[in-house]
Amino acid sequence: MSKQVSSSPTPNHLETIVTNERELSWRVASNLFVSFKYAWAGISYAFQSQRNFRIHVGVGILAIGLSLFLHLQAVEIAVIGLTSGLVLALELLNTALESLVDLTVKQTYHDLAKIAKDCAAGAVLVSALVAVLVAGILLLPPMFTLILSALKS
Ligand SMILES: Nc1ncnc2c1ncn2[C@@H]1O[C@H](COP(=O)(O)OP(=O)(O)OP(=O)(O)O)[C@@H](O)[C@H]1O
Repeated sequence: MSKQVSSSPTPNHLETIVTNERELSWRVASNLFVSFKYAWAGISYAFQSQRNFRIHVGVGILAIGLSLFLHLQAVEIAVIGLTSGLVLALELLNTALESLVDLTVKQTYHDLAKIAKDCAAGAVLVSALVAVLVAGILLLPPMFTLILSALKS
């Protein structure tokens, strides 16, 4: 069975795509403020519709709150913030990809749709496990010290 292969775009063709690409968009943000508004709408949608996103937000706030309470060094708080932020960003991308897959295949089963969704979910899981590991390494020792000193006094 022969595969259909599309030819490589010529420089002229590329130029046409670059020039006209945005014409395919239903709407283009007119300025930075409007861009932020749409970005916030995406975050708000993910928060309302994705239970995992709400859990990650809660755990992230808890981890940063604990690191402030335990007086961790600035760089340690930054690392916890970065790993928590990465989980949230990947969860947003996972939500975007889920929507795109659903838009493309609707309610039909497709092996490639499964691969796309499973890999996106896997990316979130990997980042969440790393975030938990990092938070554990940085938060548990000072927490134990605090608990031990409270028990002694
Ligand atoms: N159209 C499809 N074709 C094949 N498999 C699908 C399709 N839609 C969903 N699946 C399978 O069902 C699983 C769950 O789908 P869903 O849309 O809830 O994604 P999800 O990543 O688990 O969602 P969430 O991140 O919200 O938990 C996917 O990981 C995939 O294995």
